[in-house]
Amino acid sequence: MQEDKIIEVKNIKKICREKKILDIDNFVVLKNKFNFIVGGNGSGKTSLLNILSLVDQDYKGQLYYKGKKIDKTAENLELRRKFSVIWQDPYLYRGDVFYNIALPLKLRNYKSKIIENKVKEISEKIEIKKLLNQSAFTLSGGEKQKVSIARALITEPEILFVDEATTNLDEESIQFFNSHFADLVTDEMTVVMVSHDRRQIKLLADYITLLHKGKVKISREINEFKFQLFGEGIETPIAELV
Ligand SMILES: Nc1ncnc2c1ncn2[C@@H]1O[C@H](COP(=O)(O)OP(=O)(O)OP(=O)(O)O)[C@@H](O)[C@H]1O
Repeated sequence: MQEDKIIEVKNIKKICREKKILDIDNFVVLKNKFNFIVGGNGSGKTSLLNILSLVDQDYKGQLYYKGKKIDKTAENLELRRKFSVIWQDPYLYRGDVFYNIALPLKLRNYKSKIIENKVKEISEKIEIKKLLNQSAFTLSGGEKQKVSIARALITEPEILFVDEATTNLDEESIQFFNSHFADLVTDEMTVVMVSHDRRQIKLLADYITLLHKGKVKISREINEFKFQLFGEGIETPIAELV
């Protein structure tokens, strides 16, 4: 399994205001899999995701991408462009929905015709085509999250990071996400997802890492987890922490 890892972290320590919020000896992200990071509130999930996605480069320890050590002092723009992040609270820019979805391709200097076709294609898949000319600031929470998902996917990222994307959504939007998300992700993509939603984990997860107080408690494939997570033994410590 180890040769399938796309990201590996070693001896990561993250300290904020004298409080150690991450202390991880080893953690891997498996290539072309749905990697879930689970754990209770404050266990360090978002902090770890920020490090993996290069949003946070201020930590002790080493991060490897395809076996190559990442230089924390560098901008790493080329690598960042292979990554996309979907946040819990979607951040949209002033302008219409088309502009918001197209932006990453404009920054990569794609030709307008290609941008137009790609925006059309992704907005059809995510069912937001009728919103393309609407101002992003007038959208509902669910619509905003759909736009941010479209914007994250339009670049066909090598790794897609998702931080509790459905936490603030209503039941209908959560169901849309859960039933469509796997189809939106291509076989070439690797997904790293922070989630509290057991349905999502059951539906999507290939590999799960459980964090507890900033440390990795367990890392396993979903099949080895299933009984504790979803079976009768729901009172087990693992189930309590998800
Ligand atoms: N900049 C910071 N300064 C001080 N403490 C911080 C900072 N960022 C995070 N923390 C603390 O680090 C711990 C881990 O936070 P993090 O957001 O990574 O947890 P989480 O598992 O994502 O939590 P949740 O499920 O509630 O979103 C928390 O106790 C949090 O208060």
